[in-house]
Amino acid sequence: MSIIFPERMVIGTRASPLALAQAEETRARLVAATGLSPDALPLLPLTTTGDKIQDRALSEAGGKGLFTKELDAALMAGSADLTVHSAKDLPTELPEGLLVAGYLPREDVRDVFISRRADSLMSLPAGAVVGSASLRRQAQILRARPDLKVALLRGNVATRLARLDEGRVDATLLALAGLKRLGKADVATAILETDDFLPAVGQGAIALVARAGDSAVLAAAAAIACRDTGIALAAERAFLRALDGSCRTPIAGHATVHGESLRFCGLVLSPDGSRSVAVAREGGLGDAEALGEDAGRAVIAEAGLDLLRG
Ligand SMILES: NCc1[nH]cc(CCC(=O)O)c1CC(=O)O
Repeated sequence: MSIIFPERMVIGTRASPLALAQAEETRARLVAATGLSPDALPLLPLTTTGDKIQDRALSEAGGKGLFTKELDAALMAGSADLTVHSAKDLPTELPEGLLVAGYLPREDVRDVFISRRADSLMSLPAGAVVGSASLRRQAQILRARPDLKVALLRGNVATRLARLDEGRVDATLLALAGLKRLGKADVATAILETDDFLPAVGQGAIALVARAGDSAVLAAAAAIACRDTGIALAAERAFLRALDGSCRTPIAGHATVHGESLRFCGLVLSPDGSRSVAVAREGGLGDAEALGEDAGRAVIAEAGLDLLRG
C-alpha cells in the first residue's frame, strides 16, 4: 500500500525571521520527501500575541500559548494544515483535536554567550549586566555568577544585538540553534556546554503540529520526522508537564539518545539561582515519557512546591 500525501498543504508559521527560516526548512524537507512542488506548500505567516508584546517578560503577560494560539486557530479553521513551531515555545498541552505530528532533526541545543566586553560569562567584570528575557537563563547566570545583574532583554536576534552594541547590556545569551538557522552563528562569543548550562526543554527542535484526524498531513509530517528527536522530546516534555511549571519557574531539561538508551538531565532553580535541584535518569527508548515524568516527580519531592512557585 502506498502512502497517500496531500496534494496541497498550507504551512502556518509565525512571521519572525527565525520562524520563517524554520518554516522554509520544513517546506524544503517536505518537497524532498513527498515530491510535492514548493507551490503546493505555501507559507501562511501569522502574527501571534507573543510577537506583539515587547515591553514585558512573557511570563508576566499571561503565560502559555502566546506564540501558538493564532496558529492553533488557523489549523482548527482549516486555513492552515500544518504549523511549524520552536518546540521550546510549544505548550505541553495542545488544544483538543491537535497533536505534534513530528519533530525535525534537532539543531545544536546549546546556548551561546555574546559580549563585546568579555570572552566568557565567567570573565565578565563584577556588576556587569546580562540581558535576557528567559527566567531559566537569568537564574542560571545568577547561579554561576551571583555578582552579575540580569536585565529584561526581549526582541528578535537583531534587536538584541543592537542593545549590545548600544551598551545597554554588557552581554546576552541566545540559543545557538536560532543563530545557525538565521546564518548568524558567527556573532557568538563563546558556546556554553550543556554540563554547565543546561538548555530549555525542546531547545533546538522544530515541532510540526497538525489536526489529529488528518491522516494525509500526518503521513507527510511522519515522512520528515526524526525518531531520536521525538524520543528526546517525549522525555523532556513529560518532565515539564510533571512539574506543571508555570512560566515563572526556571526549568531546564535535556535528553539524548545513545544507541538503545536515553539519558535525561533536568534542573529547576529559584529565580535568583541561589537554590537548585538537579536530576539525572537513564532508561530505554520505549520509556521516554515515563522517564521524564519520573524525573519531574523526583524534583517535586526534593525541591518542594515553594521552589517551583518561585
Ligand atoms: N523563546 C524564543 C526562542 N524560541 C526558540 C529560540 C531559538 C531556537 C531554538 O531553541 O530552537 C528562541 C530564541 C532564543 O532562545 O535564543
